[in-house]
Amino acid sequence: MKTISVTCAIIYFENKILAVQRSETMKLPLKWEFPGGKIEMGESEIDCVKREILEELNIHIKIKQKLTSVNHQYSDFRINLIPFIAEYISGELKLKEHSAHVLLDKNELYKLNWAEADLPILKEFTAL
Ligand SMILES: Nc1nc2c([nH]c(=O)n2[C@H]2C[C@H](O)[C@@H](COP(=O)(O)OP(=O)(O)OP(=O)(O)O)O2)c(=O)[nH]1
Repeated sequence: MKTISVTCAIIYFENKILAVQRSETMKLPLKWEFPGGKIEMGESEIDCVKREILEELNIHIKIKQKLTSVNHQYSDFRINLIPFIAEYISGELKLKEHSAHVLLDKNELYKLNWAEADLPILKEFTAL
């Protein structure tokens, strides 16, 4: 089965963390995730995550730290999800694809209905 490589960013806005909700028409509808997307041919992981955040949210970020990648099997595809901790730099946040966003304290993140592949990332992140 096909494996897709996807980067995502855990973005700090001061002390809060951004989570975004997938829309009804996307794959994994209405699940919460860290924004990001698929790596393009020849693109580095960091270029990918910065590009996706600019495309999806209209903001610039600074990458601080890489966390452990997750391999997860969904029913119809396999994902290699590559997480980064980042910090908001500039731009006005505008949701281009997602249906909602929240800014939460780190210890509130677990309350959302996350995409399954994100659960090990949340576990690692909240233990930091
Ligand atoms: N960006 C992001 N994607 C995630 C996370 N967790 C998770 O399982 N995914 C999945 C959802 C998508 O299937 C895939 C990301 O691909 P994408 O958002 O660029 O594109 P997509 O597959 O939704 O594209 P489309 O075919 O629906 O247009 O990774 C996450 O935390 N962030």
